[in-house]
Amino acid sequence: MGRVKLTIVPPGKPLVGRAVPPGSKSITNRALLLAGLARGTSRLTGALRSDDTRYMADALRAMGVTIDEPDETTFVVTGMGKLLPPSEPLFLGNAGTATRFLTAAVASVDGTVVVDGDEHMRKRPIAPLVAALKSLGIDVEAPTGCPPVTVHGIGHFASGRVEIDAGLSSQYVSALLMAAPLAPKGANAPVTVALAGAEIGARGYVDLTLAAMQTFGAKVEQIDAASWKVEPTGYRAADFVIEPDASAATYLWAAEVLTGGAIDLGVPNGAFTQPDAKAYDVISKFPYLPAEIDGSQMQDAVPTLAVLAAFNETPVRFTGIANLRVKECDRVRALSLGLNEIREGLATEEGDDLIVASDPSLAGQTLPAAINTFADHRIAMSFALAGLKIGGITILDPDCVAKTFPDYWDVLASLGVAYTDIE
Ligand SMILES: O=C(O)C1=C[C@@H](OP(=O)(O)O)[C@@H](O)[C@H](O)C1
Ligand SMILES: C=C(OP(=O)(O)O)C(=O)O
Repeated sequence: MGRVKLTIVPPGKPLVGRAVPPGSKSITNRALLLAGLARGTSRLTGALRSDDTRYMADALRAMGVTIDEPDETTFVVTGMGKLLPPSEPLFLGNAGTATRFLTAAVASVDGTVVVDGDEHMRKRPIAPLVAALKSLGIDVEAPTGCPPVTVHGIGHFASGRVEIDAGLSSQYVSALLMAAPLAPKGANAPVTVALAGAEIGARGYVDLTLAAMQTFGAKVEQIDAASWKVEPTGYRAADFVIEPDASAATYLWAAEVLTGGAIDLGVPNGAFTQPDAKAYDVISKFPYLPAEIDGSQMQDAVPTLAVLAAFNETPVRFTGIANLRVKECDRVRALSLGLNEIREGLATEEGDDLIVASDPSLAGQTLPAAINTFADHRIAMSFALAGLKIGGITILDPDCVAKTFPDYWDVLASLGVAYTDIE
């Protein structure tokens, strides 16, 4: 069981030191899946070990993949070139990547697979992905439009053209792309994956998917901005070095500018290939963040930017963030509730936009506020930033950070942050 709460003691000085973010969640879960689908042994280094990657690894183990963890950041994955039917439903917690990616991939299992998650995941939509799989002739159902999903696989993925509406989640596109090489070699091959609408969340996640697929031997051709052709090659084992997590890096970048510190992340800002690395340029403008920030291409960085905006010189409107309402929690709501808990009127929701009023005089005040994190790691990690400048900020359910950054509180402590009221 995790702790109930902790209160952050503002350090009252710049945060200075070295703090390397953990491995990328997005890349680790892609690499685990593709290595698990390949025949042979793959070595994944620099990987993230957290709740989300454990759910993915355990699900693959339940389908016959051997995964060793020789040290804190390495997975050694030995696959047989196919997944076997698991004896029980796959339980994937609230890991969106694991849930969406496996829903498509298990269509290649010869047998029935149930993909399920916790009470939060059971509210996160998966109907567009299920509809796309059905359109390929795959026998799949998700009666509530959310997990659990039951997939009756026939031993391989299906060939043909599939359209996907990715307005709610780019993970649906990634899921179809990664399953596509598992189609049978034959008449209808290759698989074409096409976007149904122009709308898609952060495109950069599809680029991460394509890069990982290529590392594991897939052949993908981009036909145009909205469609891809994937050859039925299957996957081959590969060694893969995983870069640090850019979303995790945003908390450290923000902590640096908020406290006027100097934090060495051990990786140059330009070295990230993940979408959230775009947040660096925005964060470095603090306390003169722009009046409008389009969060659509760096969605997981929005909580970080929204809390930072509270200390900005001028108000900030966040646009392009509608799908934050279907993440681990409704993040637009959680951010506005948390900011208003600190100071009434600090945030307003306008449709799906979030407007942060901004009040540089917050810094140095004591404003006791208990932040409901809704079990969402990013709400916990971003509101911790407010606690670097305001006394009395209490984070409820702080150990929900284990989803992607289990050492978060220790990393802040190593930079000089202290906590009280820990229960
Ligand atoms: O593909 C990925 O690795 C991810 C895609 C994004 O989700 P959506 O595609 O659901 O917006 C992001 O929020 C999530 O943390 C990771
Ligand atoms: C949205 C997130 O995760 P996921 O969709 O992978 O559960 C996140 O990590 O912010």
